[in-house]
Amino acid sequence: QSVLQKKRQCVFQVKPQAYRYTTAGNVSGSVQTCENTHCCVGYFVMIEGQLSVDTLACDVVEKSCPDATCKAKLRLLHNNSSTVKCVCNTDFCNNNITWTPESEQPPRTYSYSEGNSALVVTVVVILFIIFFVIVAARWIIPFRKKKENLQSSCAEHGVLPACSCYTTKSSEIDMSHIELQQVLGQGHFATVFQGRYKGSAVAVKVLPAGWKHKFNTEKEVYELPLMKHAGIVHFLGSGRRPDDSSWFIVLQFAEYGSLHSFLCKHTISWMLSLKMCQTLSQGLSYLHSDLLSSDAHKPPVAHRDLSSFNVLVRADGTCALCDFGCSTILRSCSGHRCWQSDTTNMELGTLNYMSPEILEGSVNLRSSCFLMQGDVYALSLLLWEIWMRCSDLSEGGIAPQHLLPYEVELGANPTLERLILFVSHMDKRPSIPEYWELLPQGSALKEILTDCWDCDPDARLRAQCVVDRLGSFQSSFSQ
Ligand SMILES: Nc1ncnc2c1ncn2[C@@H]1O[C@H](COP(=O)(O)OP(=O)(O)OP(=O)(O)O)[C@@H](O)[C@H]1O
Repeated sequence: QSVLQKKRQCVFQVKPQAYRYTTAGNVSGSVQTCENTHCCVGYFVMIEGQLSVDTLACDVVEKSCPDATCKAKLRLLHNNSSTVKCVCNTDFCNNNITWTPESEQPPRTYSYSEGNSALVVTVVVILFIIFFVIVAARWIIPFRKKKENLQSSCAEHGVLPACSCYTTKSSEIDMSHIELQQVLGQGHFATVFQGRYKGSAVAVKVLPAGWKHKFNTEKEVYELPLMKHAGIVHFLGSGRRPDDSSWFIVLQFAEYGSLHSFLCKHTISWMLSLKMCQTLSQGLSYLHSDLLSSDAHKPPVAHRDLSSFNVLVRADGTCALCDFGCSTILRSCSGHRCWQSDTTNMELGTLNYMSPEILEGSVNLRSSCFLMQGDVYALSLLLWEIWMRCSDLSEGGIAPQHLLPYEVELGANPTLERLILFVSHMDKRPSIPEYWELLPQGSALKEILTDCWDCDPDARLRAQCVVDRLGSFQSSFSQ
């Protein structure tokens, strides 16, 4: 019993902003005595093949940590760097990690003092790069300005030269060319009608005259160059109704409507669930991507309101993202506009899908990384929703009725306070069926979910990494 009562001690080394870990136990120098857990955790970053310490601490809440030593796993992050994480259950075990970079290589052991020297080297390299950029900005950009007018307008806004100012031409549609039929959906801001345009079925999203900024935000995202992608609903054009001055956006019609209404009505097979999850993740990965072709630039976009109401399902079972009214265009040519005009959007988004750090308001919502990591958290809840309606993943082949994430635990409309307590302070997530342990794909599905809804935003997968993992399921677990 005395062993059980003894509190775990872990090596403590965190960055100032990693406030979450400072609250995990009493700190004395480089030792932390854990309050709520018997697990030590270590995060390391991989820079040019070398591991460097990011965080060493007690874990924030009690989780599973069956290993006595810190056996690390590699995860890819948003900025194409990688992080290595390990958890373990003996005193100071996060001091030394065991990590096998590639399966054929013998395990290597790093001590955190080794990591410190790598950190010093990294800091020196970064300082050198900053120095070089300052010199370049002073001497090279003014010289280029005289020669290239187009690029100079980007440089004036402090945007990297890779940014292009080209946008696609606005596609104005005359309302008299559209035949409106029945109402498809009613969101917080808009009424969406089914209609006909040029002989095809379309969806027409109508926003009242007063919602011009919402209309503009959404239209700007749809009109970005290179935005045509199967994972994003196809935009046909927009306009203003002459009679009541309301704004409208014309979109490809998605036969099954929102993912939410689809999952309420249908259970699905494993292969269909995989198709839906893959197309959904591909759409998000594309939205987050920064693409540059010879004459066009698509900057990354954070959706910021991903939910099963804002994903559409087509007749062939593919998913497409819609509703970009809360989105943020990151690093565009007119980048200052994207960041500053956006404060009205800060409080929006469907509560159930908000990541712990966004619920708590503890992150800078102007940081592109945090916004995309918030999207990945919401993606994990969507994958969970889809898999919960998959009969092949349900005991006895009978999937439970469709519920929103946290609906079982907190009811249909949880308050912000209850969500913060449950998701952030208690670090709880939607429950994963025990039955999955008996399925060949069960542990891989669980791993994707836990890697995307990690309480540490930096530890979450990139959307492209989710696409890659799901792609590998196609061959490994096809039925
Ligand atoms: N292209 C489409 N095809 C079929 N149904 C659609 C389409 N676009 C929207 N809908 C339906 O209309 C609903 C509302 O659309 P949307 O989310 O764009 O409106 P909103 O007012 O911005 O909603 P929110 O309350 O999420 O902000 C969707 O959940 C869906 O049911």
